Amino acid sequence: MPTVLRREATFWRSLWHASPKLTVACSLLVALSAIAFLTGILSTAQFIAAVAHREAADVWRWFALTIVALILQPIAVNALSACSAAHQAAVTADQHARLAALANAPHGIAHLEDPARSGPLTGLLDELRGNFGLWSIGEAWRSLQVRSTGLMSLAVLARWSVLATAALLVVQLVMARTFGAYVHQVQRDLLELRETDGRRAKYLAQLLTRRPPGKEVRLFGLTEWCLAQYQSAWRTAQLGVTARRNRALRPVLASGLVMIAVSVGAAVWLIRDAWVGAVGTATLTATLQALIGMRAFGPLGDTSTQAARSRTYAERLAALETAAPADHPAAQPAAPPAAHPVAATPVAGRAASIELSDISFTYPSRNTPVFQRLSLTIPAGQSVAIVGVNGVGKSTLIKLLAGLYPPDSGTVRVGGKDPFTDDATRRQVAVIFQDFVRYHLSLRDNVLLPVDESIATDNVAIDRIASGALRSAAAEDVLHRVGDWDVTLDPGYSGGTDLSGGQWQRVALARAFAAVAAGAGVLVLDEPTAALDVRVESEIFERFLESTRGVTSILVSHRLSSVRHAERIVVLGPDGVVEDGSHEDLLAAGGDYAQLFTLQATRFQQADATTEDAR
Ligand SMILES: Nc1ncnc2c1ncn2[C@@H]1O[C@H](COP(=O)(O)OP(=O)(O)OP(=O)(O)O)[C@@H](O)[C@H]1O
Repeated sequence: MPTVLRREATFWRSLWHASPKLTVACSLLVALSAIAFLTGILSTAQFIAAVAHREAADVWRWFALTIVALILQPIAVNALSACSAAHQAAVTADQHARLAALANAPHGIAHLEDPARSGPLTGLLDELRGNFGLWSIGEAWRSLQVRSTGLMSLAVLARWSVLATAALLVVQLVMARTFGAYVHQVQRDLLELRETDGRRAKYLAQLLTRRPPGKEVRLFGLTEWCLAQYQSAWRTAQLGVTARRNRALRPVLASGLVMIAVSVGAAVWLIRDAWVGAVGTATLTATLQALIGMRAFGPLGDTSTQAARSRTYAERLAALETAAPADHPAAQPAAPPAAHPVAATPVAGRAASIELSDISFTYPSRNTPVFQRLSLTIPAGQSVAIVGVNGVGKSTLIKLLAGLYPPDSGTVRVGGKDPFTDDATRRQVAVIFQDFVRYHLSLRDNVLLPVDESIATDNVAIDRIASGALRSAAAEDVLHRVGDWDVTLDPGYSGGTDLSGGQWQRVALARAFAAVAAGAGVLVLDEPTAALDVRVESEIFERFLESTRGVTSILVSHRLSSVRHAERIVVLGPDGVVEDGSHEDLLAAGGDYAQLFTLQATRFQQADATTEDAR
């Protein structure tokens, strides 16, 4: 199938997919507008002819029909604009859902590290969030409506001269084709810009305008640097764009000139026919109107641009879906949206066992494996700490057991099931990573996001979970400081506020504890106390056993004073597990752990002694 037709088919499929009813309704309104337009041309012509020939009965008949057509056409056009606005909303929602399905693969996050996928996804999402998501479908319908009046004009012209009509049709089609190719080129450039160099430029612009990076940019005096980088990225992004556009514009100009010449020729020919009496008044009037109506095939300014844009977008989105792996949700029939992450009924004591057998893993962007044939078994309910030097793979291990990446080989099992392929199993693992998310939502949402809505509607249960979670995270004072559960944790919002680093960390911890209270069977805390002072840290660990009773807990930390609370300590080295046992066992063994622990303890003792001396 030729590319243009394939693009059209994809576009119409996407409209239908969003709302069959609105697609039919808009099509009927386009047809109604076209019929009203045709009726208007023909009845006006007959009306003028009747007036010229003084045929009183016909004058009134054609006059009435002309009035009906004149009223009907704007009604159809306005109804189409209302209907297409509803269709626009449906298509935008549908495209958002399709993009979300592409981005939110249930099977991990590896695809988001694949530039071939993350670039187009970012570009399309940007496009959808811009004016495109507000206007393009409405404009596509508007363009179709205008073109349909062009078709009616063609039909009227054909009654006068098939030859002139064929000539006009050919030049109009050539014009539409060349203009379409030009707009398509512009749109493709725009989309590609959003996906590649333009994306980098946008990031640099955001460094200047967003609050969190804004702090460093100002403190390090990076404004000039960011601007220069932004300009250079933008210039790189624009390379070739102008040349490509100029190339695509030349045929448009040439076909435009030919079209003007053919139209003028047809008009002269028509007048000659009228002069020699070959056509009557009615035909002359109708044909002249039709000749003017042929401009409907020409460029329609922003309407044409948006119409072409909607096709480019639909084509790109469909191509991404086609390229999605077979087990990806975008390649599957749409499933009902998942509810909140954890189970409907809060259940304590769902501890799940963990088994990593012979796993090897390499990040998609790297060649060197992080793990080779690593095995580790954690019985249900055990409390384990994982330690090891920077970059040895502690967080990676957590990502594997949380099902965010599949291992290259070997198996990961949580409660006997694979968290990478089994959604329910993945939701059993409550993880707070070092780079936890600071949701710019209310304190309540920040804590209760992992809790199922069926619990969230029960106020008693929700209060119990929220307060318990804050207590476990030693974060009661955060609520006190913020003043209300519903305050937005972003000072950019009215009544909003910000938290300190340690307060944010405790809110994130409370979120993990809330997930456990709501039924998660595994709790994983990756450097949970890095931002906390010693007093709060010890408070959390005093409550830790109580908070994690009935779940399997994994703690990743460099602070060995925290780690010693765990029943079992696993030391990771470059070749896998190098030590495994209780704090006392490992101290007695005198290996890496014992050395590190002694070093940290000595530092603390020295620091204490210095403080004493200073007093
Ligand atoms: N998304 C990624 N893509 C490529 N490499 C990565 C990615 N994330 C981490 N790495 C690399 O994988 C290795 C293990 O990283 P990981 O974050 O698991 O280490 P870690 O033991 O948790 O370190 P730390 O103690 O510093 O937190 C490191 O060499 C790191 O640079």
